[in-house]
Amino acid sequence: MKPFTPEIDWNDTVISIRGLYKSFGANHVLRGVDLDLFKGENIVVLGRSGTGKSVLIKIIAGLLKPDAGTVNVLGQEVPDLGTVELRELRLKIGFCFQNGALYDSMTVGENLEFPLKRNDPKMTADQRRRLVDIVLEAVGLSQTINQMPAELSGGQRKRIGIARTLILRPEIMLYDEPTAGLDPITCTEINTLINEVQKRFKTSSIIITHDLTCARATGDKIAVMKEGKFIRQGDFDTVFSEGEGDELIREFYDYNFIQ
Ligand SMILES: Nc1ncnc2c1ncn2[C@@H]1O[C@H](COP(=O)(O)OP(=O)(O)OP(=O)(O)O)[C@@H](O)[C@H]1O
Repeated sequence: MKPFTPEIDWNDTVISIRGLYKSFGANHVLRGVDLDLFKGENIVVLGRSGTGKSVLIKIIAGLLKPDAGTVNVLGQEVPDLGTVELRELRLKIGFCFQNGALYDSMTVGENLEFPLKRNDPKMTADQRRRLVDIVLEAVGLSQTINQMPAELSGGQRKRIGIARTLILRPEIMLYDEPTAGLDPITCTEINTLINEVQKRFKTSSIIITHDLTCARATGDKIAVMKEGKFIRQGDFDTVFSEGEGDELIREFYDYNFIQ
């Protein structure tokens, strides 16, 4: 299990969700979600395909409106925000997509500079280069600055994807299946990197995964979603301890290892 993370501020919630409901017609996807993400904390969200994890993330980012409930992110009630406020809020949220979302026609360095050019056109080339150097060093890939994404391994692409998200210094990181499709050693490296990012950049994170090894290594808290709500939240051992494992948790555990 992940060791206790002293950096977590248990008095400061960066995301606080209460009584969240979302349906699409007769498809009742979220049915009473409650969640607190504390400053500096990593929460892992586990759940079968189609349980509503992506819908939850989209509501947090203001891309979907909930039917009922409150969604407070960094002190703001997301469903009430206008377009400009939402844009500002999204700059504080870093999305790490499964494929790294790199542009194949740009070098690693250009990929990393891209969000800086878009968000701060006044930044000088020197300033951009300094920030590129910092995030590349943070993910351990300084030597790849002039390489093309096609020349990178899957694990390296993930790292560069994380670096590209970090370069805007988000307060919240959202990782979508960070270890999907990677070999076990590379998975371990990515898990370590997620924890390093948490400490070094003082980020709070939501990590969506089906990978229980990733969940155990990176999650200060595990939240298991089933049928539109969290059926259990706690540290890994508490959630999966045999004695306390109820039928729903065992089902999920089996699902993970049988898939
Ligand atoms: N914009 C939408 N319109 C209609 N239905 C939607 C929409 N977005 C999601 N859904 C439905 O909501 C349900 C939950 O989808 P979601 O993508 O959140 O699942 P998930 O838990 O992220 O799954 P996976 O692990 O496969 O990514 C699915 O039944 C999906 O079809």
